[in-house]
Amino acid sequence: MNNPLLPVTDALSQMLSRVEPSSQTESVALDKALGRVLAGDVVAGFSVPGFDNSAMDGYALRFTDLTEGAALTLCGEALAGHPYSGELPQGGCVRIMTGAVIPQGADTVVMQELALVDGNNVRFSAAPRQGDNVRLKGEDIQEGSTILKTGHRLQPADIGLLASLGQGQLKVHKRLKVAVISTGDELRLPGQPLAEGQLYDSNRFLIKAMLERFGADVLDLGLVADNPLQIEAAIKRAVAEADVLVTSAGMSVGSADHTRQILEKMGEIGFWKVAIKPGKPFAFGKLGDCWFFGLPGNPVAAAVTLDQLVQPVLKALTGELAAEAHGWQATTVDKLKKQPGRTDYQRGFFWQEDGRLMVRSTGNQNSGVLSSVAYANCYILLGKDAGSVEAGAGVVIAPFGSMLAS
Ligand SMILES: Nc1nc2c(c(=O)[nH]1)N[C@H]1C(S)=C(S)[C@@H](COP(=O)(O)OP(=O)(O)OC[C@H]3O[C@@H](n4cnc5c(N)ncnc54)[C@H](O)[C@@H]3O)O[C@H]1N2
Ligand code: MOO
Repeated sequence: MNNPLLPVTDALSQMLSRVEPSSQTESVALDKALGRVLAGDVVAGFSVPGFDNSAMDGYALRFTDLTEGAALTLCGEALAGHPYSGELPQGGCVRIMTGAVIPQGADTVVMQELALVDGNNVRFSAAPRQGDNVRLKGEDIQEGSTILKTGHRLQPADIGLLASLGQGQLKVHKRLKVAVISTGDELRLPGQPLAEGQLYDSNRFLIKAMLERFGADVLDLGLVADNPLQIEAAIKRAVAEADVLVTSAGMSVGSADHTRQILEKMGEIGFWKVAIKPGKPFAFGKLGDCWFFGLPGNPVAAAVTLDQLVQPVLKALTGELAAEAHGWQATTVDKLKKQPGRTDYQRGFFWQEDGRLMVRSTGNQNSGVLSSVAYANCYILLGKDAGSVEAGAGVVIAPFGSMLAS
């Protein structure tokens, strides 16, 4: 009897229970930190803004000095970077620019469009409310607060936030070095002519692109001929130089590929049948200190398993906090064919219409049809035991993450 298929959640928990975040960290300059994973909490050493300042070009004044019809006396000016020194005298006001420190004693700024200036006398055409146009110290960040947590992957706004706190260097986890190998006698490199029965090695380019999006350092070990000595040499190089090795093809039962036997000889690898479509044959294990992921050869199966099974483990290895999985309810406009038995990660395109999410299939869902991924912006998730879904039915979709979409 066939072994039952391993549920996706079990495959993930088995892998995640074995890996630990790498303890290797490094210090990087802020402008090189985009996409890196923090290796420590960032605590604000001071408040931002660091002082009460004006949100407008105008006049800073003491609210209680305003009496209807009476003018205030212009006493000086405050520019960004050039504060007004001393305390605002009773009945006075200070010409102030956006970003300048609010003079001592002032509590309100009136924008210049509302000011009627006659020499040193300043009146206003409308009464302000106390505190208008004053940006308070610490309204963005409070001194001592944890602004970003360890395990956070830095996004552009984080880089700006860290700059506003004067953080020039950051402690981050080292990038993972991930080796990629393709094998298969039928494969050729893009740019070369094809003979009958041959095709281009698209998986390696796809896998490298996805790993680059992940933020790994990719070690491309190329297209290796289906020859045991050459495959073994390539795997040995990966083990010596990389933290992780990703291969594609040679994972299913009838494979004429040598990769599987060599891997079994060199390390401790589990060859699994995961209840995922596409991507059933999948291998995971360790070769020395190098983690190994064997993706199926069919291009869509390679992409989906890299995204859904490998990416969470790569995140755990880099110390990145796991993102919460989110599924959205949508209505399918197409009938979706499915056999019970595996969780389907069908490829679809979703959009919003009259306040509802709609999704359509991107066509042929065979695991060799890579255009179904290229034209998609989401997965349509169909549960393990579900059968086909009729057009008009509700389904769960998961928008592509950064490995597959912008
Ligand atoms: N008797 C069975 N046959 C198959 C099973 C099964 O359970 N029993 N599973 C099927 C499933 S599901 C998948 S997925 C594939 C996986 O096969 P392999 O991982 O062994 O890969 P190959 O057979 O070597 O290749 C499959 C397919 O992918 C193409 N390929 C391989 N490498 C590349 C590359 N670098 N770039 C582009 N395309 C590539 C290859 O030419 C084949 O067409 O097995 C099913 N069979
Ligand atoms: O696991 Mo597959 O279904 O041919 O990709």
